[in-house]
Amino acid sequence: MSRIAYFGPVGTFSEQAARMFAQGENLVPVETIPAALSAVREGEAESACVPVENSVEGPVTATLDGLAEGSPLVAVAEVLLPVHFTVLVRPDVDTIRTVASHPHALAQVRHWLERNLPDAETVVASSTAAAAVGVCDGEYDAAVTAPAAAETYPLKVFAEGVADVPDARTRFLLLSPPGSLPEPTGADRTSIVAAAANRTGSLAELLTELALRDINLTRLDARPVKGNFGVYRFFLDFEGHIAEERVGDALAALRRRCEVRFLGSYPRADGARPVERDTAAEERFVSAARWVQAVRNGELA
Ligand SMILES: O=C(O)C(=O)C[C@]1(C(=O)O)C=C[C@@H](O)C=C1
Repeated sequence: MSRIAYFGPVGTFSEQAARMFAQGENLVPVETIPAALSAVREGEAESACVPVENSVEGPVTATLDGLAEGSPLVAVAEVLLPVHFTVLVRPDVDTIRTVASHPHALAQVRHWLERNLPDAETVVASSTAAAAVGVCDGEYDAAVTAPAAAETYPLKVFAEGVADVPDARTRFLLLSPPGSLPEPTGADRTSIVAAAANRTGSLAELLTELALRDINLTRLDARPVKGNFGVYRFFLDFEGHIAEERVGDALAALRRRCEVRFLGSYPRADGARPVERDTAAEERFVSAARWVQAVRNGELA
């Protein structure tokens, strides 16, 4: 039976996302995001479910860095999860001295902690559920977790629905080795990483290639190329699917300018369709390409 490796242990938001992706696969928890990606690269799982961005804290850098290097993986699906937290404590605790969680989770409850547990020290754990395991083991007094962790670990709920920013969301990807792409749906997203040259205007040129084709950017993140201070890779998400003429045309233009790694074309979780200007409509790209071909064939002028 095929397997989805997810950023665990049991009780993370990533597990919840993996359940939404699963169609009968076994869900396999692994300790870190790089380990989830390695599980797929080494054939221990067919796909990996990891967080990629959060509406409050931004990119999940371990995922971005893990996708930029190593054998290629592509996103085949995404889900968006609403994120609010449950604070779990050991049943016997009287004073909460330490609160642990994933750095992204701690950042999303900073104000709540200042107001409700001002004297507690915050401690970084590898994930929200790893923090709950640490509370069970007596390492910390409290953990900021996904609501699902309350059903998994023998801990007491100290607070629920904790979130500094209402309506926070995290986007998760299902990643597989390159293979057949998901069919275009009309509401898709394409992800790439581009190594723009370190010279005047090179990023602007890449973005212009998208703008000229009326392709709306949905995310732009820069990550340093390790060991090469001042050199960056740019992670771009934009509307559309590589199967579309205008998106393929834009990707070819980007590829002419710099090294590009394709990270997938997959249906958007929110189902949002791009707003197309008439001159950039898919059908115009297709008919213009046909016209060039006809001119080349000597059939038209
Ligand atoms: O999946 C989990 O529970 C995590 O620990 C990761 C993570 C993240 O990286 O953003 C997932 C969702 C929440 O935004 C907080 C933490």
